[in-house]
Amino acid sequence: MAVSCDKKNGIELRIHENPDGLSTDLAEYIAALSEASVKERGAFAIALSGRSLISLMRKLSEAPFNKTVEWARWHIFLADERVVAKSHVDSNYKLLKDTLLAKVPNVPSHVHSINDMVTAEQAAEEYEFVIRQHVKTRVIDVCEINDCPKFDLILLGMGQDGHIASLFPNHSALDEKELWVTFITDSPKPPPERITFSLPVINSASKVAVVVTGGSKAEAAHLAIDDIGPECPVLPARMVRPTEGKLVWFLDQEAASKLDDVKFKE
Ligand SMILES: O=C(O)[C@H](O)[C@@H](O)[C@H](O)[C@H](O)COP(=O)(O)O
Repeated sequence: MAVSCDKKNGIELRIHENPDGLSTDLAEYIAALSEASVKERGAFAIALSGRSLISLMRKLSEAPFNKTVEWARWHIFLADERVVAKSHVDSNYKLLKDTLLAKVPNVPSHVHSINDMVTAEQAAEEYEFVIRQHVKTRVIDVCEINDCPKFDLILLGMGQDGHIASLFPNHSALDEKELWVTFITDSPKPPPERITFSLPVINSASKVAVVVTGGSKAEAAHLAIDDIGPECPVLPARMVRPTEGKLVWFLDQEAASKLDDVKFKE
């Protein structure tokens, strides 16, 4: 159970004593969203970012979730991916497969990795085409305001610099408004070549959850969540403000340690 549940600027904060407690709450949250989406639409369209977020999802491979979640109804996409071989240690797809997908009865054809045999630009184009196909069949819902794909849930991590997915501070990819999937070749965080959802797609999701642990992220979390005033640097994580959807932050106490007026239950 979260040590603090708060609402700030329309953002739900679920703060936990440690990553393990956060991981349990995250699994429960995702399982509940999956159940609601499957009941309502017959499918659960989820997109997730990489690295520590994926290991924090590990509880989904354990009881009861490994048996209670309707894995066959999941359609799994990557909100960003490194343009490396799918077998490469840097691949988010490989990390997701090893950490979770190999342990649950998902449908392999419902898991969408990138074409790792082409350039970053081509991989982004092809990925967007696959998403368009799934919007056509309404496996992925559509946002009526801007015709963007409306994922049931997008899960993001955040870097110490406040980047989310592969959208980095002051990078031109942040300004992409037309493409659903864009690419970068100069990522400040290695490896350099990546594809990434654009901000309009992220902000069109029904639910967005940002999952952050560790004191090194505390300052960025504060700048992304709190009311700082006009002089506040606009970090990519601060630009995640779903148009109609709900925004939830999962944090451990270390990552939440610089948030204004957050009360921790004793
Ligand atoms: O492919 C990537 O690198 C990720 O998608 C990236 O956006 C990640 O989520 C953050 O850098 C946080 O990574 P950690 O949670 O591992 O610090």
